[in-house]
Amino acid sequence: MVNTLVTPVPSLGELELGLAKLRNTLRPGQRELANWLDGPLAVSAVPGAGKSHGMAIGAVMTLAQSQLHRQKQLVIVTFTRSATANIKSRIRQHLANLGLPRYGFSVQTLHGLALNIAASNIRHGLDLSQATLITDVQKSRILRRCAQEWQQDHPRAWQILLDGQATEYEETELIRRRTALLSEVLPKLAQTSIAAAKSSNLSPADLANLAAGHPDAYPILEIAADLYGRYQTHLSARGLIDYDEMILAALRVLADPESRRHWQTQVYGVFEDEAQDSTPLQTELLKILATDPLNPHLVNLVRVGDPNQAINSTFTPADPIFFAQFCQACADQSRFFTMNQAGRSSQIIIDAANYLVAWTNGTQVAGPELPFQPQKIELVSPDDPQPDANPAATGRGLEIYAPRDVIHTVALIGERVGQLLTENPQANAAVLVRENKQGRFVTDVLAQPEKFGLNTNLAGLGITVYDTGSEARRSHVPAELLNMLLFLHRPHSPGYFKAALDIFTARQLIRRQDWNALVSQPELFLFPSPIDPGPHPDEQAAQQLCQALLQARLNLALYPLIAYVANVLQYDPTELATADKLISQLAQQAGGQQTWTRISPIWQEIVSEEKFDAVELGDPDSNLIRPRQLTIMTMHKAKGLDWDYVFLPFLHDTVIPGNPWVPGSLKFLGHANLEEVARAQIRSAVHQRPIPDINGAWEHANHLKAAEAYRLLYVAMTRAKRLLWMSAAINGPFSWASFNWHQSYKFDPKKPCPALDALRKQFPQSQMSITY
Ligand SMILES: Nc1ncnc2c1ncn2[C@@H]1O[C@H](COP(=O)(O)OP(=O)(O)OP(=O)(O)O)[C@@H](O)[C@H]1O
Repeated sequence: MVNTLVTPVPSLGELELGLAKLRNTLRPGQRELANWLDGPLAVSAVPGAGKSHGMAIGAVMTLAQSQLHRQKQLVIVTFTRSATANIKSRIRQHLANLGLPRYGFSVQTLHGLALNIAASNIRHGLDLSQATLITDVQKSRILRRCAQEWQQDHPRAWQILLDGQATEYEETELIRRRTALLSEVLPKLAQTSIAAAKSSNLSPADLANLAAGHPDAYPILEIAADLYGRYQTHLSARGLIDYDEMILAALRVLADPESRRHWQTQVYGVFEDEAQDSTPLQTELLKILATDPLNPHLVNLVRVGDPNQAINSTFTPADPIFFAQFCQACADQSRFFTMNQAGRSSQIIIDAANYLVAWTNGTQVAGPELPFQPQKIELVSPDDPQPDANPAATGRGLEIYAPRDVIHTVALIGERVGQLLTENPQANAAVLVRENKQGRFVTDVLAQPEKFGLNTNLAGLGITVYDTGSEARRSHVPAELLNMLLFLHRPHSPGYFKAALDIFTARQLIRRQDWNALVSQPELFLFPSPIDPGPHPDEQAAQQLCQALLQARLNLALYPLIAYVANVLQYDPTELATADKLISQLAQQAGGQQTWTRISPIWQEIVSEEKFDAVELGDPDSNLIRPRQLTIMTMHKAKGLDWDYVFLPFLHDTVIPGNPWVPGSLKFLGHANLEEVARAQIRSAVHQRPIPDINGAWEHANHLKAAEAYRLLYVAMTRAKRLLWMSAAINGPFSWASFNWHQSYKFDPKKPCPALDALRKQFPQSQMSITY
């Protein structure tokens, strides 16, 4: 075999010394990772215990000892792109310090890995020259189509759904109900059940069999199976694939003996971080990949995770019980380790996190199943290798506020951040929110201190406010503009019309409302005759926007029209720059032909294959934690990261645990949300439990959501090193979805998340008084 290690390596003695030094910096559970040679290994540890740190060093030890190279690699799998960047840079740094070559390993997200495997074998996997990844726009169009087809083929079941619990309704209500079912309820039912079924390796026929074995008052699972079958037919007819398909395709490739041998020979072993969030199918993929081709009983798989940080189980069939099963199997071979000590946070933050676990488990706020494993985070011992472990608290360490309203909340955050980051310019801070819209609100209010009556101007103090949601918004520019142009070219299509209205709503140009009745007859709204009744005042803004754009379409050539739409959508400067970049790319690829027929397929391809990079202000993943910066991001994305000061605003009971409310306009069979019912039923089947009926499934779904919301709060709280700032304003918007702070708004009294009340009682010294 050719030795590809061409970089000069340090002498054996130097290397041994370097490795020994590194090993000495490790805690007990981390040492097990560093000592790993082969076989399965599981480490379950509390937040901040040093899982990722230990895994990175474990990888370095393996690389140093096993002399891996490009044809024999250690594969490290993480959940998010930011975690990938983080671990990669840690490993590279250690390798550089040891004078070792920086190859022999790869760090990938699970999806990235699956795509590589799937694309490596055209016969069994994916031919990426033939198949393209489906976009959100294409997906929603296909799902709506499936819903229509189902409606035509199942008139009786359709009628029951259409009538719901209503006894009588008028023509306009009939139209509204029809549109709501065909454009929202059924497509969502399809989308959720397909994802749940596919990622558990259930085919449409499997789902149909499940449904047949479980006759219900209304055949939700049967409908889901039918929609799933139709969706698959449309996908293959169009040469499209979706994410779950990619994992299945990768598994198909690995089922082929030759391909499996090829991959297994290239892979020395697999390390997986955040293992509590993997689905059974993903785990299966990693197990096959980690198997020694010469000894099929040897699975070189190292998995680290924390069941209490499982925050993906209501989106996917991921469930911490699968990681728990792996841990048990490892424990039977004495290959399971736990780490309870963590050095990240000050004592009071750890106490608060531990209290949240005990309180949530003790109160049954999330149903009879315990949301958390009853584990406690402990402080590290005095001889711990981590410098400044369990640092001294800033301020009270845990501070809980009840601001007047949500704007006052941002004002308080601005003041505190201004003061802290001015006093400690090397420190960093984050505001973690439940949904992107809240992050955008915080960013907007902080950016316009005068308009919103704030005393602090962070930009004036030289403090950067970095909203990660703005990166996501920029990357949506091509798809968003494409949707608008599709509408302008086919305004009579209810689907395109609805998509355009949704974009206006998301960009806060119009108020959120139920558009279903309106989109079923676009011509009446867009091109009314003088005798038609005028639009409802709430609809006027939407009508004016649409008419202005349609007029522009008549007057402008394609590229100026795109620029005009970008202006109407009130893009910020980087979004506008992104739109300009898109126009240049379209112009280049279309070779001077500025017609819609020429441009539209090129544009669709750019969007579907993500062949376009938004204008970035640097590498988004390395921008998350910086001195003198306030990062604004969702709690979900913050997993695995930490900051000196963490702000958790808007902790209302409607946010955590959230309420299982279904808007009246989307209620068809009782109070339940059909997609949630289907998801809970599929989940029970996958976990080999009896499938609950509609009411039971709805109740179960709500318990699962509540449990996950509390785990999300736990993840968010444990990101803080020195100060954890929490608040629930006394007044806030009725719903964040309909809140538009650019127009007139009013606030309603809000109830805090029950856990926040409990923390206030438990830590009275952390209850902060505010002078209004
Ligand atoms: N042995 C160690 N020596 C020095 N620093 C350490 C050590 N172990 C962990 N740390 C530091 O402690 C912090 C938390 O570690 P890490 O992010 O690896 O924890 P984690 O268990 O992966 O956390 P989470 O579960 O919250 O993602 C990091 O800043 C890390 O650099």
